[in-house]
Amino acid sequence: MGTMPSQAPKPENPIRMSVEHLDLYYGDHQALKDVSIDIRDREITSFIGPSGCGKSTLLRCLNRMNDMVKDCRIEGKITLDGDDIYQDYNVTRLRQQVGMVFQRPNPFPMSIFDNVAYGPRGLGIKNHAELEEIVEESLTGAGLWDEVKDKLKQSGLGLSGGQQQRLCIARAIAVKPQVLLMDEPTSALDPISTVMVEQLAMELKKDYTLVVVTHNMQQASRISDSVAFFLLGELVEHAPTEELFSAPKDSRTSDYLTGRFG
Ligand SMILES: Nc1ncnc2c1ncn2[C@@H]1O[C@H](COP(=O)(O)OP(=O)(O)OP(=O)(O)O)[C@@H](O)[C@H]1O
Repeated sequence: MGTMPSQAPKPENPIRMSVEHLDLYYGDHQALKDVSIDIRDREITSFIGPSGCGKSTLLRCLNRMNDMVKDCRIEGKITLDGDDIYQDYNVTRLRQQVGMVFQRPNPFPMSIFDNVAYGPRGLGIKNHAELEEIVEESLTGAGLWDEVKDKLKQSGLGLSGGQQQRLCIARAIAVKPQVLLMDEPTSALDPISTVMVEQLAMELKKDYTLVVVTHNMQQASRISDSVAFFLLGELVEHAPTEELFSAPKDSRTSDYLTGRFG
């Protein structure tokens, strides 16, 4: 009997970002310990683990958001498409390539249109027709176009929480990033908006690489291709989602998943 093609292992997507032996200190406190992880193209990688284990810290390293934190020191290497983002890398370009969506929706106090056009304008796009096209494309990509197309001049702050979060996603994709970082993107949303953002994340991974920090195990198992479990600044285990949840290799992972701590 021949091997069933469906049993062949899925070919791995190429590596988009790679973290190599990363140590991070806030003053004397070491928040990340020798973390190495590959982030694969057009996949959703989720970071899980108890509060304070360093998930958000690592996420912020991926677009150098920790540069602004006083007394934060980093050793090790992070690459984007093979280039070290901490060596001779233009930070503005990095933030365009690696976008961020925060826990609380944070639209700018300006119109829906201007929120989405903000990034492209910053990149020098002035032509109104071109901006209109980008705004429509980004709002469509964020699953928000139909809801806002007749009120683009109204303030982004007038939208519901779930709509605001999708507006922030539209703003992030308007500059055509390669990677989207999401820090607990649904923790401030109601269940229906949560489902919408989860579905959107799964749509977005066709075009983008996503890294999502979540406290919600069900969410991690619903949307992720792979899951990384952190504990006390260490990456304990990173595996394909089904494998990590059904057959974790490390007893600390199974203890966490079965609620024995955290
Ligand atoms: N700006 C900062 N200055 C000093 N210490 C910090 C800073 N940010 C985080 N830390 C510390 O680093 C450790 C990791 O924090 P981090 O926020 O990355 O964890 P987390 O896993 O994302 O937690 P949570 O799930 O609660 O958001 C914690 O001990 C935290 O107190």
